[in-house]
Amino acid sequence: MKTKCAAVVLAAGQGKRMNSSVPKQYLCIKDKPVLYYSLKVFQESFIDEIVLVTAESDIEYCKKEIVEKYGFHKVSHITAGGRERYHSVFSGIEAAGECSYIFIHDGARPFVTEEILERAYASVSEYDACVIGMPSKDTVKLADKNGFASTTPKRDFVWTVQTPQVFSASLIKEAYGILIRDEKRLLAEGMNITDDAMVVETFTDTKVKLVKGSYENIKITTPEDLKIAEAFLDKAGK
Ligand SMILES: Nc1ccn([C@@H]2O[C@H](COP(=O)(O)OP(=O)(O)OP(=O)(O)O)[C@@H](O)[C@H]2O)c(=O)n1
Ligand SMILES: C[C@](O)(CO)[C@H](O)COP(=O)(O)O
Repeated sequence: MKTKCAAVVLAAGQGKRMNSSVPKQYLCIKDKPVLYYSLKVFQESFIDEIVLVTAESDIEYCKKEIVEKYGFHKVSHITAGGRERYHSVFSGIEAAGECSYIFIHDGARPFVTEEILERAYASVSEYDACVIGMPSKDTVKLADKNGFASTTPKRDFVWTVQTPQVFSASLIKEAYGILIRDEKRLLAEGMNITDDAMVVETFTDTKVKLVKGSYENIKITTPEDLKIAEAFLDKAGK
């Protein structure tokens, strides 16, 4: 028996790198929006409640054309996101009801699976904080400010991270509380917040466990990702 879990599914981005007038989470792969695939996995899983975060102007559209149309009845709130991803996360975790764990997921990652959610649950139950990712297939170089390779981290220790990123509810609320309170100063100091794990790494003593996801759990970011996504659906016979 699992303890209560909420998911915050992020769909408030503008998708600038996709170069499309329609935000990428609403573009179709085959005949369904990217966001449909992401929400479906959470809807059909052990997750109890889903908070969907969208642009304020898209709330009505999401309610009618995604949540009601596809029967995603676990969506308890559709809440407005903010300028940056981390603002949207903060809005989502504030809206989530009483729960033990919060799964934060990019709505633009349609190939998350129930197995990934199960692995994340097992890990967060043990460590309080985990992030889905995969060992890097490429050698990674850290660049200096002039564009020269400065260091080559040992590849065995390099992971690229995905979502969901999963935390005990009290931990993630504490970490995001500090981030939002000190945001101005942190930005002035040059902090660039690109995922949730780094918020926990920076503001708490809890170590974030890395958990294997899948190389198919891609984020739809640029136009070629839509072609790759179609190929994944073809392969799965969907
Ligand atoms: N202010 C923001 C920015 C991003 N996201 C969400 O966070 C996920 C990952 O972000 P990313 O791929 O960077 O999405 P965009 O910000 O939409 O893309 P871009 O950076 O190309 O503009 C997406 O599901 C996106 O909708 C969000 O909810 N609120
Ligand atoms: C959270 C994330 O999906 C992990 O890879 C990623 O960091 C989101 O960042 P983006 O650069 O805004 O896509």
